[in-house]
Amino acid sequence: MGSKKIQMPREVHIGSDVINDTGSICKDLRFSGNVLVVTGPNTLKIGANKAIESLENEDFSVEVSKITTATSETVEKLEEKLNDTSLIVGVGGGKVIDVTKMAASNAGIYFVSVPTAASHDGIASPLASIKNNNGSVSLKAQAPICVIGDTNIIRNAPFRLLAAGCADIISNYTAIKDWQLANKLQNDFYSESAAALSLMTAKLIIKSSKSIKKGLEESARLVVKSLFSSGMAISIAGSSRPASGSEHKFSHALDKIAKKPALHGEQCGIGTIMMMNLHGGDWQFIKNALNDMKAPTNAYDLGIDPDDIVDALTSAHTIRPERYTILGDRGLSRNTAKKLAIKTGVI
Ligand SMILES: NC(=O)C1=CN([C@@H]2O[C@H](COP(=O)(O)OP(=O)(O)OC[C@H]3O[C@@H](n4cnc5c(N)ncnc54)[C@H](OP(=O)(O)O)[C@@H]3O)[C@@H](O)[C@H]2O)C=CC1
Ligand SMILES: O=C(CO)COP(=O)(O)O
Ligand SMILES: [Zn+2]
Repeated sequence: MGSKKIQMPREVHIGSDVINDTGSICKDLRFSGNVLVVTGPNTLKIGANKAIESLENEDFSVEVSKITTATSETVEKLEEKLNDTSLIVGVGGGKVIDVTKMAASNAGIYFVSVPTAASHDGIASPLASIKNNNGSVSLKAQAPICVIGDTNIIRNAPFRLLAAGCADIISNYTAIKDWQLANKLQNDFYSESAAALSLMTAKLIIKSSKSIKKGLEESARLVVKSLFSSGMAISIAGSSRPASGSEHKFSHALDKIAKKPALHGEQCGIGTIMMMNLHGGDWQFIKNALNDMKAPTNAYDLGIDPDDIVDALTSAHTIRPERYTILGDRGLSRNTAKKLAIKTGVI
């Protein structure tokens, strides 16, 4: 049997106002010199400015880059900005963290992940989701050297982002079913430990759903820890399979089709309801859990045209065709897709 590499962050700092320690944390990790801070238009004001101040207080020379998309072009542009850079710090949502992760990995530089919202489980994983003409690809990158999760920023983020993070974790239920199917039918690699961790995380978040509330530090902390543990399942597998199956293909298809896509986790949650039905599982349980977390459960909550939902269902199998799921190689017919969306109350 060949050897296997599992990448995990070296340090994880979770706490209120911990972003103000970014400079000293990076110094303690033995970094110095030029740092590139990658952020978004909103997250610059909400988080990055604090990280920049803290880095400058510790004598780092800081350059800032604002991004709005997670495409291969954005990654290339970031790489062009690297100039004797010793470290990249990504402060923001999933897009910011993915492009930071990818650019750092391509350039062979360490990066620090500073999530400003608990909206996705890529905060600590070594995989990056990058958009291209065919939709989205999951690329091998590197895990962050350090994660700094400021629970004060995260608890004050719009609640919708936190609920989306919970929904991204709930999607592990169908991702695991798809992975088991691919293992059974296609002999795809399957890791029992990664699958167990992924499922346990989804079960725990559902068990805690009633205690996840707007503005609470404990809620922010709980969801960040769960996203972290889902990310660890991805690390163990060396692929996003334990957290991304047919429901994620549906979300990636919707990103291509919808005029104004909703949040990643929100779309994945709704995909999970429908894919659980296809698997013959308890889709009502998934729907109730999403409801309890105040995550959307239908097209109207998402603000997405019902026709786009049906289109995304029929084209989802074309996203990452090498990743076998319940959608099979031919996908769903329009008629079946529409019936599925109606039956589960999504449209
Ligand atoms: N690599 C992996 O394993 C994974 C990757 N992903 C990827 O992550 C992305 C989804 O991440 P997500 O965070 O949902 O989406 P975005 O990164 O698009 O962030 C959504 C919005 O939230 C804003 N925001 C972030 N934090 C705050 C805050 N504290 N207060 C106010 N607004 C805030 C962002 O601002 P701003 O405009 O400043 O960016 C942005 O406008 C997708 O591209 C998905 O594919 C998802 C799961 C796993
Ligand atoms: O979103 C993910 C897990 O939640 C993983 O991303 P991909 O669907 O791009 O592999
Ligand atoms: Zn996801």
